[in-house]
Amino acid sequence: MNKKSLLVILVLLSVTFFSGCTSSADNFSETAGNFERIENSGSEIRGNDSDVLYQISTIDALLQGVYDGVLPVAELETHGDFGIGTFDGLEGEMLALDGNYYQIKTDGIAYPVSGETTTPFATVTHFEADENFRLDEPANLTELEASIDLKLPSENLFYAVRVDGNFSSVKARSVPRQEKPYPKLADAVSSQSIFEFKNVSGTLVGFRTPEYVEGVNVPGYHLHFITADRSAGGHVLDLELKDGDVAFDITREFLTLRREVPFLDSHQAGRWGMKAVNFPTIYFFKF
Ligand SMILES: CC(=O)[C@@H](C)O
Repeated sequence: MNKKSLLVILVLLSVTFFSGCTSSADNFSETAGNFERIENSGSEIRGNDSDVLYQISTIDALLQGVYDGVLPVAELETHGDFGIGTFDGLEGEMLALDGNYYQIKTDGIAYPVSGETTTPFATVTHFEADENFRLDEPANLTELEASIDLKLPSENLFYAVRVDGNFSSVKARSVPRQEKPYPKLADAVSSQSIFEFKNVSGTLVGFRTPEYVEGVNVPGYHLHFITADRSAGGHVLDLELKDGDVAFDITREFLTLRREVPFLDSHQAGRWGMKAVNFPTIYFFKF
């Protein structure tokens, strides 16, 4: 075979090889399905805004005692009519339902929240039920969560969960405002107030987040409660459901809003070696 025909064959082989690579690369983007890594989500949100779970800060920051409010409720409520969290200084439990935001303080009373009140940690969304179902059998908290799990399409998604029901009992808590230097959450709850609601109707509001977000949010269920007359409630510790209506909203996009979260004051920052940090706008992949 002469050199010229060998060169022609090599060129043909290389063209075939590289075109094969290109098509496989194209295939990858196609086969990746909905996996779409967003380099920089910025402020615009792709897709349906109501399917986004917005979060301020992280649960680990809260556990470490990062309680200074960084976002006013007036801005937070533009991102959701449903959700949970807390307020500046860890003062009380936040519950947002049907567009109304409440602060449940250590007296157990659900107070309306003014827009300039700030939050150090909150998770909200515009709730649109993707599935509704009825529970007519009594269930404790573990059994209720297991019943909901059975209905979920995947353990890897984020869900907003709402349960309107009648309860034999609900055990809930609220934590008082903390003073600087802030204690860790595990220590702060030693001053919590616990409420025992008996034979009460009301609504559970919260989220189920995947195991893999441990540190960012609470893996599994995190629920708050408010009575049907919207007068009282708290962070759910335990419950006995008589019967109720469950709804969950699959939030296919998860976004932590960029905020400089001042990690404590210089004294505590020095003690724990933490500095003011920017939480990135983490835009998890779309499902
Ligand atoms: C954010 C929460 O639910 C804690 C403070 O009870």
